[in-house]
Amino acid sequence: MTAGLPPRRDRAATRPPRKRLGAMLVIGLAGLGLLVLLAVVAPWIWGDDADRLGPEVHLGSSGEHWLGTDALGRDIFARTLVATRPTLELSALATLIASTVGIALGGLVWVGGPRLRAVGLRVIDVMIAYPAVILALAIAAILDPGPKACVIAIGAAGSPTFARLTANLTASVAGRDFVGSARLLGVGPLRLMRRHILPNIAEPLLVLLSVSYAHTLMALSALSFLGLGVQLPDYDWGQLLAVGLQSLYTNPVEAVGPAVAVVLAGLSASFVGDGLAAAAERSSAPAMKAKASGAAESDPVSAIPDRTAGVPDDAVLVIDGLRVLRADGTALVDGVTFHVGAGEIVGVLGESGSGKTLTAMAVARLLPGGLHATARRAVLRDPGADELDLVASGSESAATRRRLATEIGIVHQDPSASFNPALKLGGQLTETLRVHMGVSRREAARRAVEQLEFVRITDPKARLRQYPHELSGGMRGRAMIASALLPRPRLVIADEPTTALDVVVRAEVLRVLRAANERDGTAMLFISHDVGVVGDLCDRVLVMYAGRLVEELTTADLRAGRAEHPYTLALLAATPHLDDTPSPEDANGDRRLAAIPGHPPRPDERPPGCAFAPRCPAVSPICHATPPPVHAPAPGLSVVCHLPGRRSATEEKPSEATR
Ligand SMILES: Nc1ncnc2c1ncn2[C@@H]1O[C@H](COP(=O)(O)OP(=O)(O)OP(=O)(O)O)[C@@H](O)[C@H]1O
Repeated sequence: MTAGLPPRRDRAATRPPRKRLGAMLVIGLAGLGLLVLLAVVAPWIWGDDADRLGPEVHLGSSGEHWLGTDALGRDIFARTLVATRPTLELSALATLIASTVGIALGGLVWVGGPRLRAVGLRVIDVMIAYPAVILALAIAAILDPGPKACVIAIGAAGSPTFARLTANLTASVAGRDFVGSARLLGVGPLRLMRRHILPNIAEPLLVLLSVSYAHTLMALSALSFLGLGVQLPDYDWGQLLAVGLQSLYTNPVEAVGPAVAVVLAGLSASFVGDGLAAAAERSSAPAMKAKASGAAESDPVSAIPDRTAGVPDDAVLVIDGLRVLRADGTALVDGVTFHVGAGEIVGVLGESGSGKTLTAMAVARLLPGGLHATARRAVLRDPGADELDLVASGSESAATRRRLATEIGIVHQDPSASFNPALKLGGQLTETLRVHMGVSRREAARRAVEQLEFVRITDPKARLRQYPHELSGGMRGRAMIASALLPRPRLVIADEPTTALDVVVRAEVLRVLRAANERDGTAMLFISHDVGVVGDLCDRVLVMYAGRLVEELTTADLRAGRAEHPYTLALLAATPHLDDTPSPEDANGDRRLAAIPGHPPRPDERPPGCAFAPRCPAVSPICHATPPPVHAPAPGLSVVCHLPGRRSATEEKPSEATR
């Protein structure tokens, strides 16, 4: 049994070069193939020789008996060959038990929710820490000696290794965009595991399977050797070895056959494992390229002023006092209030780490584990149905999952990570329609083709039969938008969908989003750190800093530089424009962009006053001492600042807001 694969870096340091690994894989496969062939044919060819008693007992090696005879004059070479079948069969069975139990356990820990995860991972850790052979010995000793007990014992003792690896691998896949999308689509935990996670973690599990087979074979032979496994008159290699070792000093050749067989079979399986690991590592490089609790603190939402009065009746999304909290109570998003009207595109701007993504993920109920959201009010409105509560505690009902899946569409930053690489595009695009809207497979495919045409993907019928990696980057981006739009959602959340794209593809993605907004009147929340893109696409802009909303303004005001918060002004000053005239004092003839000095504070180190104060060019003493007030002349327009509109510390504070 194995204590698991060593960490990747250590393996790389100790592993032979690639060419040798390729040769090892071939040798290992050839060895295992030969053993399987032997297991099939040996009982027919050598079965009689293996059981035939003879007068010449404990014979040494001879032309007639290559590996001598045992105490009853039976040919040990024939017995070793015949023992191949039970040995391989029992090892396969024990490996099957270990892998099935382990993978199920490791997967359940991840799909079963945070509490089960915390307990499950601890249990797996404890089981791993206990030496597997000792565990197998204990189980085998408790059960009646025999092959059945051995297989169960070794299977059970090997399962924690599979569970740990599955849990670790699932953790790395569970955060990928396509899993988040599947969760939003309401895919249940078991289906999530089977369809979206297991196909993407199969390679390392396969490697572990072959390594584990080698260890299982050794462990089974060891238990038979100790008299706990296969019982006479049946025999496997371990049994033969135990009998052979009794004559070690008088006729040592008796032990050679089974000993060599155990070692050769173990080596072959290990070679296969190492070869597969090397192949997996080689193929994982392009695949990666192609990719994607309760709070300790009391909830101060009630302390945040209510600003939803006057929000238009047709607002699709209404968020009031949204907070996203870590388990230790630190607010990563702190009291964010905004709304998105029907047919409106609202941009969310801010530096990296300002809380844009967490705000969006909280709206979609897709926060990563360990975080949770609270709000005075966070609802998706639908004139024909009840408001959908987006921060309701407790488990989601099937109806809630269906509404989340069909009423919110998500466009992620990385199109490669948004699709499951192991599934064809057609199944992924039509999943929501079929699972949640009861649309037939044929009709769902027709709508998918229509939507792909809408986003200008050529030959849409053929695309449905392709895998995501067969599409170009730009096409994947548009296919992702098509996927988000297919159920005709009321709200689309686009999380930096243009960040990784070149200008041509970016323009195409923006055009498609705008077209969808105009065609369906879909409300959109568009997250970006690019002032230019937000200015081009959006109607209104939310500016976030250090997890808080600092300004809401119209795009027209943003484009005209009529922002009032010094942070928004600083973002504008740091944004290049194509029509900028070079500054005469700049030797290179380039316009100097005003970098914002310093860094945003960490969420757990926000100052008591304004979080932007340490970097603000217009700062005054009150900014450090007192939280800034909200100036909100109308719903959808606000600035959170002591001195709105002031551009530098020496400038006079305007007598009234410019709006
Ligand atoms: N799963 C998490 N657990 C703990 N902290 C997190 C988690 N995800 C994000 N954070 C923290 O929350 C803050 C806001 O992160 P968020 O990803 O929302 O920022 P962002 O504005 O979207 O940044 P970017 O533009 O880089 O994506 C950051 O300080 C970040 O480190």
